[in-house]
Amino acid sequence: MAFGTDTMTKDPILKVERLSMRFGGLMAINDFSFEAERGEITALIGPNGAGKTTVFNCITGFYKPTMGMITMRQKSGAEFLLERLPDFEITKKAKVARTFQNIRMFSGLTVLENLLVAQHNKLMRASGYTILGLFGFPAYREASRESIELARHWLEKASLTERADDPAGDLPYGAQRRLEIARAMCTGPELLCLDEPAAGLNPRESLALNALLQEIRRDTGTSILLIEHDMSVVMEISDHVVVLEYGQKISDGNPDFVKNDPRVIAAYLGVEDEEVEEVIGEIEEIEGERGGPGQ
Ligand SMILES: Nc1ncnc2c1ncn2[C@@H]1O[C@H](COP(=O)(O)OP(=O)(O)OP(=O)(O)O)[C@@H](O)[C@H]1O
Repeated sequence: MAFGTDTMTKDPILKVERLSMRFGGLMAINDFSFEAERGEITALIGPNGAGKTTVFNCITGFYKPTMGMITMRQKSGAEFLLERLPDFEITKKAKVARTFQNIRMFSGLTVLENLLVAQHNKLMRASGYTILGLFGFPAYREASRESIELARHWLEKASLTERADDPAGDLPYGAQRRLEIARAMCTGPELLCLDEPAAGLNPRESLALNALLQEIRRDTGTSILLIEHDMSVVMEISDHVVVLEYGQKISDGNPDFVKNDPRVIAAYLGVEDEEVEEVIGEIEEIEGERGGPGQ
């Protein structure tokens, strides 16, 4: 199978190798490999039930894969085998943060409080894990000042400053999605995993999301891995797209390559396996008439 990625000069932050995940008799992921490049936005796409969330759940420790290796390499060079770490260490040590398909946050807490709670680990460490530490340690005062600064920074980036004191549950849907991302950024991730961040957004909210993700990549260098159904988001902001179908990789390359890949078109049209060759032939014929792919 020809894939559209260049294998030269790579600095992957995440390497997924020969990943398989079985649920009883169902092989949800079957021998799946891909890499996410440091500083890039990588999208994982595929039809419903292709296995995208299962891959995310393996990366973020919700599932232990049946087979395979998931290596996260930080900027410092430190490497973590994620399939061997409990989920809280994947966040804390490996610095992988995630959001969920169904928004999860403390809806009774204010927007600002949600961002402070996200920094709980840092604050607890600075307290020395004692009540005295909360009041006495200069380190705690310093950490809490830093936490407020960081929360303020992400409130602003996510255009939520004016809603800082409102209960998170009162925010419109698009703002809740941005809050989830801001909260994940407050944990200082090197890899940010977003599960369908554009789900349920209107076109204006979708544009605001694109801008926020591009800003995160540009200003922080954080690598982003996202699952997304909204192709306008995927094609607009991704550097690299990986396509799954029935738990297997069918395409891998830049957005232009993937969008013109006949196997991807066939998968999205819901064409049966035996018809793929026929569809590929038809697409090649059309491309030939137009003078090349994507013309
Ligand atoms: N915990 C589980 N137990 C049993 N089967 C599961 C479990 N999680 C996922 N599956 C199955 O694995 C397959 C892949 O599901 P998954 O949710 O990963 O797909 P997806 O590509 O994320 O789909 P969607 O786009 O609809 O969210 C599906 O057939 C699903 O029913």
